[in-house]
Amino acid sequence: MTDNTAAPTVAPHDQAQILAQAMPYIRKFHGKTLVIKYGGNAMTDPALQQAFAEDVVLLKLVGMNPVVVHGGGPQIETALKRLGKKGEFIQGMRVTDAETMEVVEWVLGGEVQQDIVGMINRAGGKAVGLTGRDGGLIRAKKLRLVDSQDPTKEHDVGQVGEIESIDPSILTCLQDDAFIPVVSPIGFGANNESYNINADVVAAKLATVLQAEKLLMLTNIRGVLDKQGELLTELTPSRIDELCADGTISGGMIPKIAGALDAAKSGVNAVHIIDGRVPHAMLLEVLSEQAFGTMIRSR
Ligand SMILES: Nc1ncnc2c1ncn2[C@@H]1O[C@H](COP(=O)(O)OP(=O)(O)O)[C@@H](O)[C@H]1O
Ligand SMILES: CC(=O)N[C@@H](CCC(=O)OP(=O)(O)O)C(=O)O
Repeated sequence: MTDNTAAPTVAPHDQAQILAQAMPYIRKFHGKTLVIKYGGNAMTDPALQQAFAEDVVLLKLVGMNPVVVHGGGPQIETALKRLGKKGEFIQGMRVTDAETMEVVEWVLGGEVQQDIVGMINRAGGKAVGLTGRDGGLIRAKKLRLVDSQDPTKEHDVGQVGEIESIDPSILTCLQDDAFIPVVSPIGFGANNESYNINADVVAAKLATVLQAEKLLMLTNIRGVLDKQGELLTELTPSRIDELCADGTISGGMIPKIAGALDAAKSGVNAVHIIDGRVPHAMLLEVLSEQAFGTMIRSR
């Protein structure tokens, strides 16, 4: 008969110490909300996906309230390609015509979300997938995207949404009943129209409204890098302004850093951009003193 029990990779004494070291963090964050942004680029490897799902379940089991907000940029891109379309981005926002909006809703609200829900459930959690429509969660309007260099100029990015308001009651109900909400970044407007919202923006706003203890943004890079490619472990608002102005921060990092900064300034205690390619990075970030990626400071 084969023994399915995985052999420990560390000595029992070291293992016991590691577990004991997690206790103060479990106590500190018990009952606290953690908003986790799971970026489309971080969810491409099945082994990493499984490690992510296990981390979410473990955090829930030790008494924290994880809320997952997922992206899916690369997955939308693949679906568009099949239709012969190529995505266009302005300042990190996908230009969203009516056909693209249909694809976004289909990919985010369908395939991507169901994969994450399935993984968490297989890992022993009770995940529930929601879009911003469910329970009236995310009310949005058309985004007016001001040019980053010339504030008198605006870009028309189609059905990209700006969040007007969030009604978190559906999330609190789910949390109270031990479910783990998995939110896709789609909002609804005054005439019931759909909006494509950048997932970083949604995660940051939810973290603020829920007054989360932490906002963790898992992406496909070590954190924010400087011009030389060195990791910046901490960023202040003035340094962020400089890095945006000189083009060091560009593309998808623009909405991420803007959302992270908004959340930090609005009372979310700890905001981190971390490398989702490192197995269990999230667990180490929450339950150990190891610092990962870039921490965003409010001042
Ligand atoms: N200064 C920077 N430091 C790190 N990444 C940056 C920077 N400027 C732009 N980026 C880009 O931002 C990307 C992360 O944003 P994005 O692709 O939207 O990820 P996600 O899907 O996780 O939201 C990185 O892979 C990198 O290409
Ligand atoms: C307006 C806008 O850009 N929306 C994003 C929504 C998905 C997302 O944010 O995915 P990632 O987190 O993987 O980048 C998009 O259409 O790609």
